[in-house]
Amino acid sequence: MLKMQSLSKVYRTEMVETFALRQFNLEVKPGEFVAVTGPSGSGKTTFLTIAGLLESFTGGTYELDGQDVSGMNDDQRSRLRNQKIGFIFQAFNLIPDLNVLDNIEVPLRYRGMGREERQRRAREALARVGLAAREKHYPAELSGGQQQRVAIARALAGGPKLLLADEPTGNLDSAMARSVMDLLEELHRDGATIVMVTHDMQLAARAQRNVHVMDGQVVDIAAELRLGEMLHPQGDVVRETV
Ligand SMILES: Nc1ncnc2c1ncn2[C@@H]1O[C@H](COP(=O)(O)OP(=O)(O)OP(=O)(O)O)[C@@H](O)[C@H]1O
Repeated sequence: MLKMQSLSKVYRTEMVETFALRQFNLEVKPGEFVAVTGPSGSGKTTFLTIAGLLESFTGGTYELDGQDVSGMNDDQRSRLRNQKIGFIFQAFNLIPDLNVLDNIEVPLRYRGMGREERQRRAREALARVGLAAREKHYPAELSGGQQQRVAIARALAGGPKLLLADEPTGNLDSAMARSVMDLLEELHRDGATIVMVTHDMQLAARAQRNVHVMDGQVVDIAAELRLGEMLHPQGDVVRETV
C-alpha cells in the first residue's frame, strides 16, 4: 500500500540544512495498522505529510497503492491524495460554520460528486462512527471525542485506501481517547489500512505493528536495546562467572 525506499527530505535555509528524513525505508501492506513513534523532532510529521502527499521529498522513492509518486506535479498529487487518502488530525480540523453532514461532504465536493451521492456517502460514514443522529449538529455542540469521530467519518467518506492519523487522541481525555482508539481498531478489523503517528507508547501498543523513528530513520528498537545491553551490560559479575 505504501512503500518508501531510501527516502530523504532536506529543509534548506540560507544558514542550515536539516535532514528531516534520511534513508527512510518503510513498507505498509494492505490491511495493516501501523503506529509510528519516536522522539520530538525525529521526523514523524515530515513522514506523515510526505506519505499524505502534502509535501514533496528530496530523494528516494515513494509508491502509494502501486503508483510511483516521485515524478508527479502538485495537481497530480492532489488528485491522488483526494482519491486514496483519508486524514485524521490531532485538532480535528472541522469547519465550525458547517454542520456535521456538510463537514463530511467537503472532500467529496472536491471530487465533483453530485449532492445526492455526497449525502448518501456522508450519512453512511456517519453511521459507521456511531453518530447518525448528529448530522445537523455543529462541531461546537459536540464533545471532543464526537468531533474526532466526525473527522474520522470525513476521512472515511471518500473510501480511502489509506488512513493517516496524526496524534488522533492528542486533544482528548483518556476515556474519549480510548473510544477513538476502539473505533480505529474496529476499522482495522474491517480491513482499513491505518498509519498512526503518536508520542504515546500505550496507544502505539494497540496497533498491530510499531515502527520507531530516530533522527529521520526507521530503527529496529529491539536491536538497539540488545546493542545497548551489549555495550552496557547489567550484572557483569554473574556473566563473568558463567
Ligand atoms: N519547514 C521546516 N523547515 C525547516 N526544518 C524543518 C521544517 N519542518 C521540520 N523541520 C525539521 O525537521 C526535523 C523533523 O521534524 P518533524 O516535525 O518531522 O519531527 P516530529 O518527530 O514530528 O516532532 P514532534 O513530535 O515534536 O512533532 C526537525 O529537526 C525539524 O526542526
